[in-house]
Amino acid sequence: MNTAHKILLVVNPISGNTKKENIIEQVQNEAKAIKKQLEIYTTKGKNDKDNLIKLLEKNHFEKLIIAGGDGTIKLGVSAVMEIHKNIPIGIIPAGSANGMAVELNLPLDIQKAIRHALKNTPKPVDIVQINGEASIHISDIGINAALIKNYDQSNIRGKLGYALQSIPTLINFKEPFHYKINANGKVFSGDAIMVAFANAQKYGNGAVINPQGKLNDGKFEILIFKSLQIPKILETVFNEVPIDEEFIEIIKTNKAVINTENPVPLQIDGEYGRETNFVEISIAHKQVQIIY
Ligand SMILES: Nc1ncnc2c1ncn2[C@@H]1O[C@H](COP(=O)(O)OP(=O)(O)OP(=O)(O)O)[C@@H](O)[C@H]1O
Repeated sequence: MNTAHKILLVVNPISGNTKKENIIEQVQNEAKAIKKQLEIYTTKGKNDKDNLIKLLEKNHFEKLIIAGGDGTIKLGVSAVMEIHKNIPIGIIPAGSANGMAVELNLPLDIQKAIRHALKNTPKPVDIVQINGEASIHISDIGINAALIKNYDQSNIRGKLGYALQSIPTLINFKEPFHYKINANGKVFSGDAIMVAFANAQKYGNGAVINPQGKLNDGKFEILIFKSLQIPKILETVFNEVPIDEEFIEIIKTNKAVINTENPVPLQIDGEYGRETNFVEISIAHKQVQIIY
């Protein structure tokens, strides 16, 4: 089969707690209108990366369109990076927070986002590699990762689930933790309640956590939120309050190794990983083509 004009739509059926039939139908209609063949992969929540890699290796898709949240975008990015085919990735924001779509100023209206993804040209974006895993947006160790862990374990998706998990997590979180960061030939150490690794500037709610973030400068930022600043951190993460740089330390670099005294929760792009006391980070400069 000639697949030269074929597009792969990856749909996450559970992201953002919304049904995706309408999105699929709209993409089918828009693709038909511009005479593109469409193949659809619906994520299963298991073995998706392997399935996607097989599909991408077997076919010659000219574009990958992701309908889901940051976790689904990360899935598509990881698969494309692994096969070393520079397939452009378009985004239909159909997640809960849609951090990456907000970061890229993509239309949040589904119809507009579909047209944007189908018609526009891609730009190269850096990918942060955290312990060998791709991070497209914002990842962190500490209190926010603990919140996400408890949110993942609850059965309530969406913003409400996240909010409901906040209070018990904050009460139970053993803070602060001791960190040692090797970056730019220096050692930084101290106590923190959260250390974030960000390529992007803002969380999905629009809160700017990393004003220096640039998606294609070959660098990422390490943001150290010191202890005793819990109200400041929550204000930053939950509200659209610009960060107060006096309360956090920012290290701009292209690689770093972080050790913590005790294991702490790690989250990558809103997906809980596991507890760890070692994080190795590097940047894959302009490795992925995103349509924005
Ligand atoms: N069919 C499925 N059943 C259950 N879980 C799934 C399925 N498909 C994907 N998942 C899970 O969905 C998660 C990714 O969701 P995603 O991050 O895209 O949406 P979200 O969390 O609602 O939005 P956001 O990240 O923008 O807040 C992954 O943990 C993945 O394992």
